[in-house]
Amino acid sequence: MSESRVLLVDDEEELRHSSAQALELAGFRVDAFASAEHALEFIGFSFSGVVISDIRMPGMDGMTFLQRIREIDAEVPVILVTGHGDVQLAVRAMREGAYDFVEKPFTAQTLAGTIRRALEWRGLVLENRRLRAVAGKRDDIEQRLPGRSQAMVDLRYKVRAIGASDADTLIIGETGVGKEVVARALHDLSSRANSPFIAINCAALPETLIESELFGHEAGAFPGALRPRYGKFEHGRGGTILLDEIGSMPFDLQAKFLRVLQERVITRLGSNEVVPLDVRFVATSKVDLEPEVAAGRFRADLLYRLNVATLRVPPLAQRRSDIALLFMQLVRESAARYGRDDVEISPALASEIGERDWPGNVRELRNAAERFVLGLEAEQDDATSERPNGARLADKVAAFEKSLIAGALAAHGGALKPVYESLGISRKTLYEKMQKFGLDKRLLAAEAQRDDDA
Ligand SMILES: Nc1ncnc2c1ncn2[C@@H]1O[C@H](COP(=O)(O)OP(=O)(O)OP(=O)(O)O)[C@@H](O)[C@H]1O
Repeated sequence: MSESRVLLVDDEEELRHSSAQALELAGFRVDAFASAEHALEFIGFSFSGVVISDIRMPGMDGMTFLQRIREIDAEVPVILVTGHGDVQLAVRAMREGAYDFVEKPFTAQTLAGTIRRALEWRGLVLENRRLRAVAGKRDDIEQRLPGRSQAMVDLRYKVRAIGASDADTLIIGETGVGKEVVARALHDLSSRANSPFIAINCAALPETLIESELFGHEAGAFPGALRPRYGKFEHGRGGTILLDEIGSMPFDLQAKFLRVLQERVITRLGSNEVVPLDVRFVATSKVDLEPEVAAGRFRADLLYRLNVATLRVPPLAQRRSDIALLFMQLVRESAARYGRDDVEISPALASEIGERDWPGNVRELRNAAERFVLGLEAEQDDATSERPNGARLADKVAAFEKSLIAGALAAHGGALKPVYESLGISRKTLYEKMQKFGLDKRLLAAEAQRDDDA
């Protein structure tokens, strides 16, 4: 049973048949079981489907079934079917790790939508596990640069192709997208993999020292140069030199660097000797360099020379579909680092993470993953709460939301349907909010009744 299947458990024969039929019509492959015990045999670590089970059943009930499944694999999506208005049980099910619940009577449409989301989530989980399994291979580019978006598929293809060549390469991408990760991958895929990889941050080198840092010097080349010294370029012999933030290289130095690129020789400061240099250069930039050329800050000839092989690393904003997967991977890495094996990511958190903006890209996402593993980031945290003033706004919005929902619940005597319909939210959202705000519909209805009586 490796395909995406719906495993349906219900002791009531008629309901089981009609649900199975409706779901098959909706395009799912359905296996229906009269008992949880029987269904359990089909659930394993690579089960790629979703489980739907009635909560109240003779023999093993839905809650126990849920627990058993979670003992086998805590990331199998389980959708529980609750009786009409059975809020407490539904809330408990969610708390104990159910993926979602549907309330009787439900339409096939509602159920199908929930199933589709659950299947997608399970797909992500299995994909993430598969990626981890391929880790350790030499060509682990999928692990280093994960993502199913077309942009990442293209990038990995180019990294492999350019990596195997010996071409100097320019990598463009916003801050924190993983330009250095790409540069290292290029190095590791090349015939230079066993030689040095030297990273030089052009923006961090003091202008007065930059030449001697890169090219080295002879004794007496300048005051204070007591001994001859190899520069970073020579340290990288046979390997790859990463020039981070090439756009920050002082203009005068750019001409000298162009000569190195073209002629593959260097001259140490204070020397006339020309030394051959066998290295591959990889440069990065956060911004396109054409405008820098137009502004007179970057040499056009250097750009043409560097532009031979260019890789663009897409920002997260252009590959939103990858964010949840990447976050899961980063959480796992971080959990392993901190020796935590109890960290779990809920589907709700994964989708919320995918919707947030990440201007700091993977670096920011990685920090969030660390905070999450260390318990510093609560699941329900509003994205805005990290910004100044945002927290107050979020609090106010939440308080307003709570009062609206409480008011509507009281007004409708505790009936939920008119509440979520009048508020224009889904039933599930209403339950989540009620749980979040600690709202009990019966208490609210009773309170309203008391007010009316008074
Ligand atoms: N695909 C990825 N998988 C895991 N971690 C990643 C990935 N891409 C980047 N990172 C991590 O994100 C952080 C930033 O990556 P990196 O330094 O390569 O970005 P950059 O584009 O060079 O950033 P900057 O322009 O600010 O120097 C690092 O901690 C890196 O390990």
